[in-house]
Amino acid sequence: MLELRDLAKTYNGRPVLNRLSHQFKAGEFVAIMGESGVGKSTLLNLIAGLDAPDSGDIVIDGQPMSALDDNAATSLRRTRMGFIFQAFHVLPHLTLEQNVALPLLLNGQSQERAGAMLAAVGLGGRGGDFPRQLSGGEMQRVAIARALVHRPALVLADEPTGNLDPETADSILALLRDEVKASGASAIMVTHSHAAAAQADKTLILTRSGLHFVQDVR
Ligand SMILES: Nc1ncnc2c1ncn2[C@@H]1O[C@H](COP(=O)(O)OP(=O)(O)OP(=O)(O)O)[C@@H](O)[C@H]1O
Repeated sequence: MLELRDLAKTYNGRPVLNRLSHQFKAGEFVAIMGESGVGKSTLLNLIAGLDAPDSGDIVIDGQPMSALDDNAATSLRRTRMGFIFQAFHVLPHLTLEQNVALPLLLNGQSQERAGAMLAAVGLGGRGGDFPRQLSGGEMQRVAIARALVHRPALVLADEPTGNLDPETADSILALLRDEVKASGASAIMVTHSHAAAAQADKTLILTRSGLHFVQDVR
C-alpha cells in the first residue's frame, strides 16, 4: 500500500536519505527507530507531504505521488492518511469535538463520527471542552481520535508519546494500536522508545544504508 522508491533527500549539501527503498505491507503497524539525526522525521515528513524528496518516489496504492499535481497529492493524503505529529497539534481555539471532526470537515464528510471517536479514546462527554482543559495524555488521545476519525488507510505518528510519563505512554500506545487494528489501517510510528516500539508488529531500524528489519530490539 505504501512503497518508497529510491527516495533521496539532501539538506544543505548533506545527504540524509540516500536512495531509500522499502515496501510497507497493508495492515501492518511498523515502528521506525534509529540514531538521532539519521533521518526518521525527514522520512515521515516526506511520506506526509510536508517536504518533497530530491529524487525518487512515494507510491501510495500503486499511485506514484510524483505523477500527481499538488492538489491531487494533498487530496489523496487528506483522505488516505491520518497524522499524529507535533506540527499538527490539537488546535487551541476549537473544542475537542471540533478538533476531532477536522479531517471529516476537510474531506467534506459527515462529522457524525467525531463524537464516537472521542468516546472510543475515553473522552466521551468531553467534546465541548477546549484543549487547555486537558492533560498531556488526554491531548494525545484527542490527536489519536483525530488521526483515525476519517478511517485513513495509513496512520503516521512521530514520537506520539515523547512527552508523556511511561504509564500514560503505555496506555496511549495500546489505544493507538487497538484503534489502528480495529480500523484495519497500516501505521508507521517513529520513536526512540523501546517500550513504544514493542506495541508495533515489527521494528525497522533506519541507518545510512536503509531500513532494516530486526527481530527483537528490546
Ligand atoms: N528543514 C531542514 N533543514 C535543514 N536540515 C534539516 C532539516 N530537517 C532535518 N534536517 C537535518 O537532517 C538530519 C535528519 O533529521 P531528522 O529530524 O530527520 O532526524 P531524526 O532521525 O528524526 O532525528 P531525531 O531522532 O533526533 O529526531 C539532521 O541532521 C537534521 O539536522
